[in-house]
Amino acid sequence: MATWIVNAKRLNPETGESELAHVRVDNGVIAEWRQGTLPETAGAQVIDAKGKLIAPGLIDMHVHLREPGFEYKETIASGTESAAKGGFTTIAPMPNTRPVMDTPETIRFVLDKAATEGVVRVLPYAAITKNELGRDLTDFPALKEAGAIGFTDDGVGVQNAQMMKNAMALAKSLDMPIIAHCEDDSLVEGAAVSEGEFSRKHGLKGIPNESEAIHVGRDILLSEATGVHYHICHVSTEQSIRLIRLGKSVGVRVTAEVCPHHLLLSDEHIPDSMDANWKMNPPLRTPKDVEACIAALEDGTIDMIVTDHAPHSEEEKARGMERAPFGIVGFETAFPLLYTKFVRTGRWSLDFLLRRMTSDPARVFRLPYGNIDTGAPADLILIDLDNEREVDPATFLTKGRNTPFTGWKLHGWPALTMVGGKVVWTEENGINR
Ligand SMILES: NC(=O)N[C@@H](CC(=O)O)C(=O)O
Ligand SMILES: [Zn+2]
Ligand SMILES: [Zn+2]
Repeated sequence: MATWIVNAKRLNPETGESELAHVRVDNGVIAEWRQGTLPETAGAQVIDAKGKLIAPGLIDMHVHLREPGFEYKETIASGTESAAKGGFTTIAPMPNTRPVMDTPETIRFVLDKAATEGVVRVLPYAAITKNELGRDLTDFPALKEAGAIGFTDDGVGVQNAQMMKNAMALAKSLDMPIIAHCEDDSLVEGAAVSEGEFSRKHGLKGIPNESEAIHVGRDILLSEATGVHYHICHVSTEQSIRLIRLGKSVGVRVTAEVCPHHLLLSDEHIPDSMDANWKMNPPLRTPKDVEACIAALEDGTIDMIVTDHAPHSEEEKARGMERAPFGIVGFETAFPLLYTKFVRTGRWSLDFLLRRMTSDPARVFRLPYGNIDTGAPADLILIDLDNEREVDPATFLTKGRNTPFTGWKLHGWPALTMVGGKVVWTEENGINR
């Protein structure tokens, strides 16, 4: 059966204004757009989108679904439900599961689970090295064949430059990207927060900015040498950005992502209680780094926004700043946070924010999603731009409650999520399998 979504507000990127529009979805694709008077809808399912913005489903190229192995933190079912509620229709999970997604069997396991229990599209990455230990490369051709979309050891950096160079050369020969968590272990030594005023005040060891930027610089050179598409995870420092800008300016195939928390929070925001919901990797840096990240996203040095959704249990996060694991959840707050803090304040256009969460990741990773033009897969969302609501972790669909944004009053909450023509979540009725 076809579906008509009527009376939606569709953004005209040229004028920045939204126009009343109706769209017919048929066979999982966008079949037709209409403006003006209501179309004939007999025989179709009708969704009245009155007052809501219609936009492409959001794409998140960096997430943690925790399955297999850490089902107490998240499952493919709970993680994709959380994604749907946040307006994400395509997500790319990282391989730091247990076992690590380093064999074709684990990639197939994730894809099968996602097909049977997931509610959004799941495009898994495979590990660069076996068990993410940095010692032996995984079987890249077999992992590609099984359905992996790229290679990464996210959670840790690849410490050995020759290992990374070999991985890049192999990935290049398969036309696959390398996605890198940039962190030099020799400069970090078990620290939990960024090196700076906050770490000194609390007598904590600090993570210096160079620990990230050294890998960024090294890998840009290795990408230049091998020709591989090299994508940098969760950029957080001014120094990294300087190097990415330089790499792009000389034609290296380097792309990058940034998380909402690195655009909104610095170490100055961390409460003195040292609540571990403020602990993530990379850590919150200085206000100067935050401003550099924003400017880099604006000028295209950073290509896209990702959440790095990283759920952990309440028990784990209660261990305190030094002992708790790194990571915060992201799906259900990302869009409202950025819409409220950057679009409603007038710094960004709505079109710009949407592009960095839809068509830009689609372009960089060559995905057929991220737009709602006629003929495109019907991955779309309706967003309520007008009603303010408070962030309340008790309402999350993720198993994680680990967010520093509790109590923030935000606008821009998703109201409906459709994947491939199927409504998978609505504000009113929740998840629809
Ligand atoms: N970002 C985090 O703080 N944590 C991630 C790992 C990672 O993304 O490096 C996790 O797996 O929990
Ligand atoms: Zn990482
Ligand atoms: Zn991550």
